[in-house]
Formats: sequence, C-alpha cells, structure tokens
Amino acid sequence: MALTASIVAAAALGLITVHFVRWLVTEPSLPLPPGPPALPVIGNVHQVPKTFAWRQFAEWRKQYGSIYHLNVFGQHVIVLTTSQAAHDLLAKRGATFSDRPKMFVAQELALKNMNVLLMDYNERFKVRQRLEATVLGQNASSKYLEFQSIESKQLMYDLLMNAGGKGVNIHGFLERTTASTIFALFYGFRIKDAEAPELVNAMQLDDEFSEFVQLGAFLVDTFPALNVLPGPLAPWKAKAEAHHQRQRKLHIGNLNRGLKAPGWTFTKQLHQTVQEENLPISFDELAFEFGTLVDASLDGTVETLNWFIIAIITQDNGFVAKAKQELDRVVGRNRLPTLDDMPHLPFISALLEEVLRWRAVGAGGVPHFTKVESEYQGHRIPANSVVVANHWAVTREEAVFGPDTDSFLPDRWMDGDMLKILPVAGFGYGRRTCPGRFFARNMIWVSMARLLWAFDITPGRSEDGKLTVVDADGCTDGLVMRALPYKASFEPRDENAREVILKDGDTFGEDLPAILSKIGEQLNKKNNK
Ligand code: HEM
Repeated sequence: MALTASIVAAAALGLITVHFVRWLVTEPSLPLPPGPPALPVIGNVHQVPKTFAWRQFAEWRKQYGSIYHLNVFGQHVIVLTTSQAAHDLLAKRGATFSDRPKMFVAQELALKNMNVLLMDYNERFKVRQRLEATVLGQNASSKYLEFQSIESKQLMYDLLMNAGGKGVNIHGFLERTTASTIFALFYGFRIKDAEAPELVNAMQLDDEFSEFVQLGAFLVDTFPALNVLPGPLAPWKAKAEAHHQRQRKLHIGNLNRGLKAPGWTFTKQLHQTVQEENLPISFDELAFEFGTLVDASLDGTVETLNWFIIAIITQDNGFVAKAKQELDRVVGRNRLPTLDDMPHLPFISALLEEVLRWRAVGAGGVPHFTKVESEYQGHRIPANSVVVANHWAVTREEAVFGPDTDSFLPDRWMDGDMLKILPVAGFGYGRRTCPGRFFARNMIWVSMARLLWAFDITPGRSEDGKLTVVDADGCTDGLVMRALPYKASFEPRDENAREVILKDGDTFGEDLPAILSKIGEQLNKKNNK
C-alpha cells in the first residue's frame, strides 16, 4: 500500500513536473514584437494597403523599429527593417529561417511543387541548390564573361541604331540582352529582338504567374481546406491547371531544345549530372527547374539596368561625368571597357552597388518562413511565422548608408569598409540568397560601364521636340518593382564611340556552338580539378 502511494505520489509529481516544463516551453513567456494594434479575426488586414503594401511596411519602421509583428487573418508576419535584424535572423540563423510560406494555389496547384523559389528548405531543395551552384557559382560565372561581353556589345549596337534622336522606350533592348544571354547558355539559342516568340511567351507566363503569388489573391491560400470544393465552386483549380499546362509545354519544349542544341548548354550539363548521380529529379522537374531560373534571372537583371538608366536621367549630381572620366582615364577612347577592367574602375563598381541599393527591385522582400518558435531581442517569434526583410526599409537605413538615402549617391560606396562587407539586401539573405547574383552582377556591371563609355544619355523628346519628364518614383506593384515606361535618347559621345560600336557590334554572325563548347570545356576543366 505504502509502495502504491509512493508510486502514485511519484507519478503525480512527475506529471506536475512534465506539465510545468511544457508550460515553460510552450506558454508565451516573451511578448511578440511590437506592431500596429490588431482587430479580432482579421488582425491588421484593414491597415495593410491593397497596393504598394511594402511602402507602408517600410513606413512602420518609424513607429515599431527594426522588427515588428503583423497579424493577417491569424497568420503571424514578422517584418525586419534593418540590415542587422535581417542578417541576424535570416542569415546567422539560416537553419531556422529558410523555409518559404505556403502559397497553395501557386506552388501546389499551378506548379505542382516544382518551383525552387517556393520550395521549403529541405533535402529536395538542397539537391537543386547544389546543382544550381555548379553553373551559377562565382567560379562558374567567370566562364560566361566572354559571352556576356558579346551580348552587351549587341546592346550597344542596338541602341546606336535605334535609340538616338528623340529617343525610344529602351526596355525591350535590355530585355533582349539578358534573355539572349540566358537562353543561349541554358538552351543554346539567342534572342534576336524583344518580339521573339520564345521571349514573348516566357514574359506572358511570368506575368500570368505573378497573379498567383499576390497576397490574398485566393481565399484558398488562407484556408486550403476549401480546395475540397467541386470545380464550379473552386474556379482557381481550372485556372491553376491551365497555367500549369502552359508552363509545362514551354519548359519541356525548351529543355528538349537545349539537349539537342549543338555545343555545350546548362541543360546538357545538369541533365548529365542528374543521370550520372542518379538524383531524384524527373524530366518534368528538371524542365521546371530551368524554367524557374530563366524567369528569376530576367526580371531582376533587366529591371536593375533599367533603373540605372533612370538614375542617369533623373539623379545626375555629377556622377555621370565622374564615371566617364574614370572610364576614359583607364580604358581610353579606342575600345569598350571589359570585365577585366573591373579592378581599375572602382567608381563603376560603386554605381552598381548604389543602383542595387537605390532600387532593390524586390522592394518588399521575398518572404521566408520559420516552423519553430524562437526569440530575438526579448521578443517571441512564434512557430509558423512568415518572416520578411523589407528591402525598401533596409536600403534606406541612414545609420548604415549615411544621409539622403532616397538620392542616388554612389560616393557612399567609395569610402568606409563597413558597406563593403554588408550582405546586399537586393539579393536576399542567408541560405535563400539569390544564386544568380554573380552572373547578374557581371552582366549589369559590363553593361553599365559600356553605356557610360559610349553614350550621352538624356530623356527622350516628345513629337514637338520637348524633353519628356521621367518619373524616378513611378513603378509597378508586385514582387518585382518595375519602372513605368519612359523614353530615353542615346547619342554616341564621340566618333570613336560610334566607330568602336560599329566595328564588331553586330554579333549575330558569331559562332554560338563554338563559344558554348569553349565555355563547357573551361567549366568542366575547372570543376574536375
Ligand atoms: C539583379 C538581378 C537579380 C536580383 C536583384 C535578384 C534578386 C533575388 C532575390 C531578392 C531573391 C530572394 C532571396 C531571398 O529569399 O532572401 C532571389 C532568389 C532567386 N534568384 Fe535572383 N536576382 C537576380 C538575378 C538572378 C539571376 C540572374 C538568376 C539566375 C540565373 C536568379 C535566380 C534566382 C533563384 C533561382 C532564386 C530562388 C532562390 C531560393 O529560393 O532559394 N536571380 N533573387
């Protein structure tokens, strides 16, 4: 009896202890980060603007500081507004903060879980990340310089031929340049102009897809149980399936083309790796992997270059003349600058950093997700929170970047080592940092250097000859902040510039298979070492 009583007492004590420990672990012992006051059920939904929400998110830093909390229909959203907070959580605690929020319609229905950007940080994702690094890492990216140089020469030629005088909307030329570089390396064919069906098709699908990733676009994203509804009551199902089929047709068609193309391609290289290493990636999945990379590469690169032109037109406080002086001193007037000149052209590199800061094209940030609860600076970050670094706010931190963060001031990158070691917000953070950043940087740098070396760039003129006004703040909403259409005029700076561009600027006669084979040889020689 005494033994039974002792056992009962011990069991009771044990249970109390377990409950106490569980309470300690699970009960919210720390407060949530501060944030705007929430209403029952809808939380802060009524305070979040329907468009350009990222602007309000950046504004809230003034009231709530470097980390704040929103409630969106019960979903915890943690917004990070300083470089330090973003780096501390998304990079230093990457093992915890590298998943993605569930976007039911986009990821599960429209893409059948085949889009790497939306995948959770799991083994499946890591296999793809490793594959991407073999063709997009810093070392691999150095093998594409010659081809990137050819495409940027073509850009100079196109602008010389088409964008002088009253000027034109040059977006299509920038789009062609990036797309052609990417499509050639991935699939073995170049893009002649912005009307090429391969490019038009990809851009249309990209626009269509962005509808699927708008916050609140589908109620079923918030309540996935609604997906059991039959077709007529669940119109998103047919819409997502039709989109999936269109994407599949495009990506499978491109992959087959890349595998059959003469010379080396990304598709051949990675398809071979998948087979040799017996990786668990089906043909469809591989096709979608390439499709995602192509989509991700176009927007960021094209829009960053486009914002650079707008900076030249609207923000010139002397930086254009300074850049031209540096170029003329180092490069002279008889050849285009090349990526080999980079170490000697620090001001051009400062321009690149400043445009990535001034107009980080993913202004609202790309959301991460955490499945486990954690603590930061005395605040509780609940399990299953969306965690997003607001790039607009992070890039406007005066304590980091100095005063006047809304202005384009490249000199802020010329002195002070602190900025040089900062993770660049524009490419995201930690284990989800953009894998295409080396490739993109080279492409943008060489184009920027050549544009400044070759042209005087001014706003375009209207039919009656008046200078048009370019709005540096006008932009589209969405995941990528695109500038609104504008006209710009590109006149060669001097006869030398015209001659150099004309000399071998039309590059469509180049032997693409030979160039690609050489890239493949160099890449694999290095990889095998
Ligand atoms: C200036 C050009 C570019 C910018 C500003 C940019 C920006 C970004 C950002 C902000 C992210 C999200 C990072 C995060 O979640 O924290 C991202 C992801 C990604 N980017 Fe880029 N990107 C650019 C060019 C490229 C290029 C050229 C490629 C491929 C060739 C590429 C492929 C990707 C992919 C696949 C992801 C998804 C990574 C993941 O979810 O883990 N990007 N990029």
